[in-house]
Amino acid sequence: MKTAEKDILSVKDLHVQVKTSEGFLTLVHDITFGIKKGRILGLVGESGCGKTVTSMSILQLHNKKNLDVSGSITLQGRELNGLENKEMRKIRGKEIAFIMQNPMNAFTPVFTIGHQFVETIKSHTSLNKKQARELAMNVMESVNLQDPQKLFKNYPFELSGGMLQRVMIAMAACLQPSVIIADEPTTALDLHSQLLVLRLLDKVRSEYGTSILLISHDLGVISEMADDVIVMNQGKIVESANVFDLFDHPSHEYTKKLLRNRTTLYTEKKPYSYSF
Ligand SMILES: Nc1ncnc2c1ncn2[C@@H]1O[C@H](COP(=O)(O)OP(=O)(O)OP(=O)(O)O)[C@@H](O)[C@H]1O
Repeated sequence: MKTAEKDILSVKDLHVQVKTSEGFLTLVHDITFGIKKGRILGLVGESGCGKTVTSMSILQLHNKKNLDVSGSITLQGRELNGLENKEMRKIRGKEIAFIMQNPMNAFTPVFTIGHQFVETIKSHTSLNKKQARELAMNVMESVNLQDPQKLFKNYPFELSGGMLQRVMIAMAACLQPSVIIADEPTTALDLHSQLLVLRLLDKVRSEYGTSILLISHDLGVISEMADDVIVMNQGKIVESANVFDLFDHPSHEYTKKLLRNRTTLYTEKKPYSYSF
């Protein structure tokens, strides 16, 4: 008998509250979802619905002074909620990578891309400098980043936002994380760079079997990339479905409204397709 495949990342009954002078205010509640190996789960919803609060809670990067996170967040069966900072630091980057909206924030301006690749790899593995450099080159080649030798010598300010985002994803891929959380990874980019970044994320997923939580307010990105989708509104999941069902037969009124209001995805002739 075939056993059901387990979720790599599982979130159960996630509840996040902020302390205010008048008591606790709930930011997200009853969030439950799972991602299987090599799948992309799209998390979609309008600004302020709780997407970033959810991802920061998974990464345990929420402000612990004023936010209370309850519920269970497991990565390959290991509970992350409440784990000590020291332990979480080992997991972030190595086992869960985080790709943010503005890649410039992820780089130190005074060091070359090569230096930052090598240091990131060395800090999470026992590889020496030469081996780390070799790994970085191999990964950059395998994900089709052109001219890695030249990229290695560049400083972050010498690269476009789109190229930096692709370098960031390649750097994350070097450590073969089981999960990548990509929070609006293409929002700040022009259309051409968006396509290259999305193609790269897809390549990393297929090459390494990485599971991806893709957070976006852009339904075009979600429809092209995700296998499954959860829709959030006012801190709650209102709909959760396979991507085809969600787009063809949305069941919740809020999802229908989002689909009706999407503006950026359609050319005059036909829906925009990213065609990988
Ligand atoms: N540390 C905090 N203290 C108080 N309120 C917060 C805190 N962090 C987030 N919020 C509130 O929680 C709600 C959800 O915010 P969140 O940043 O998760 O939304 P989002 O869906 O990611 O929006 P966007 O797409 O604009 O980034 C918002 O109303 C926000 O103001």
